[in-house]
Amino acid sequence: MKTLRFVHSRLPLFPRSCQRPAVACRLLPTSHRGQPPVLQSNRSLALSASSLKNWKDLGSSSHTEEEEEDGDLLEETEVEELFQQHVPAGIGQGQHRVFIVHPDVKWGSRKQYLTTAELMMAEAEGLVNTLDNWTVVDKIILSTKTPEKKKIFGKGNFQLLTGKIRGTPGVTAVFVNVDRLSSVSEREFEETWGVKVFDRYSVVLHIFRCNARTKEAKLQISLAEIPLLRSRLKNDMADLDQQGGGARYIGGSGETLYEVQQRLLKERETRIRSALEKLRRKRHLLRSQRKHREFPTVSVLGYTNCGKTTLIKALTGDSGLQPRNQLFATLDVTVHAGQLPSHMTVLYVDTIGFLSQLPHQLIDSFSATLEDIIHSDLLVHVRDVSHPETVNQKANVLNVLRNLQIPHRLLDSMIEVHNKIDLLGREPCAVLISALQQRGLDELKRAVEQEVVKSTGKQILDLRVNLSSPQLSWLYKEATVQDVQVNAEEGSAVVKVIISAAAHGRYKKLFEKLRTMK
Ligand SMILES: Nc1nc2c(ncn2[C@@H]2O[C@H](COP(=O)(O)OP(=O)(O)OP(=O)(O)O)[C@@H](O)[C@H]2O)c(=O)[nH]1
Ligand SMILES: [Mg+2]
Repeated sequence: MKTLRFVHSRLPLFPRSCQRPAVACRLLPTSHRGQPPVLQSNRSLALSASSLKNWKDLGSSSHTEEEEEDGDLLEETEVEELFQQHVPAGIGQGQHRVFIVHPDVKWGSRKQYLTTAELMMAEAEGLVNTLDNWTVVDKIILSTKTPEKKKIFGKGNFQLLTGKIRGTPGVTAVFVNVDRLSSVSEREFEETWGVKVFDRYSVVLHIFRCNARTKEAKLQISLAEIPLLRSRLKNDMADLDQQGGGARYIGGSGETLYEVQQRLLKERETRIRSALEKLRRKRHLLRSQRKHREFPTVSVLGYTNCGKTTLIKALTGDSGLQPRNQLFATLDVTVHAGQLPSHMTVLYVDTIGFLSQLPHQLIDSFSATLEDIIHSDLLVHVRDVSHPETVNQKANVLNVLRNLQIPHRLLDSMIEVHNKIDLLGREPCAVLISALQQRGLDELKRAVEQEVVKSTGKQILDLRVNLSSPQLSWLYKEATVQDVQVNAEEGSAVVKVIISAAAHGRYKKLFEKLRTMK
């Protein structure tokens, strides 16, 4: 499984290939330009307010500072403008009938050792099905030895794939399940297959876009979309070049159309970054006030859909929380007050879920959100232990945490929670021991015994035996006698035995009059 690399968002976000100067392009898609901005309810404020409300409920002091601060810092309309302008073309429009291709790398550095192609395909299907009006029409796992090449597959497999896609009626898009396609590959595929082509990055971003409610999430998504816009710009430029219109200068400005578009994108990026920086400052303020009020903060994190929101709802009774069976249902960091058994109040922080194989740009864009994790007093790592990929998901989460440079004290004290045990049909068993120091071994032996008894279909019974009969010696021979409590006056004993169902049947037949005591 590929490690998610976390880079601080101030570092360069884009791969070098996207930064090469080029010549010209048509204007960027502006499907929403000119429309009045959609004013959605400001859940960012509402959420801050919900946490503030909790503080108020707890008798804390006024919260006007945050509200004023927020109002001064960033207008809703400014965020909406950034969010609604320049949506990457193609993906956001209506419904899609998707053909999924998973390139299965057989060996080399890109081979996935921790997972299987089938499970990766299942996750890709999950991503598509998360989206309203998107359906999977067909899917294929195809092996490749050359994932780095423009066409990803060898000649034979590429032809086979093209035949399949063209032969499937109604396909409107192909989802190539790699983290990021180069703009050259994207262009090649779109030309060959005649439909839109998406990679994991663009699909996940689209899910984010559909779920975003708060200013911060919208800005982070707008920032993460910039590499997509740059790729599209490159492809559009290549189209224009073919028509011979590439390198023309715009009316004496000394800039080609492409350079103008590049500059506009750069300016847009700067605006988004500075808006995010304002929100980051506000977040910092909220954090310091939390500290000031001395409510410990517990960040609840884990793979997407593992049940973080459900858990916080259960711990706090906050009916405002809405868990959904959807990947990336939570995109906004929210804070919810809960009480511990000693009546101590803690603030649970609901966080955005993790996913394997996300390009680092996406994580970068959400770095401000993830900063909350670093500043908490305790981490709770929720795992969906009913998921077939639960072990890989854990490895993935731990990788991200490592790269986030979380303080050791937080990683050491992190509580791992196994969720969805109701779907397992059994209780999960975890025993803490030190084999070297011989700690916890009695508990381990008890757990082993309990499970062995269960798995071999044996029972632990208390049987009353008559000491003048051969019952006791029979039990010593046919079962495991654990304990014998003798009643000398009655000439009897209560014998604790581990006995198989068959042996118990024979015992009852032989010594009919015996009473079984449990
Ligand atoms: N059977 C079962 N389902 C659960 C449990 N906990 C959560 N779920 C379900 O799992 C789905 C995802 O739950 P959420 O709480 O939204 O998960 P999340 O980790 O917050 O997900 P994201 O915000 O999308 O990353 C929902 O359909 C929940 O009802 C559980 O203990 N058992
Ligand atoms: Mg959630």
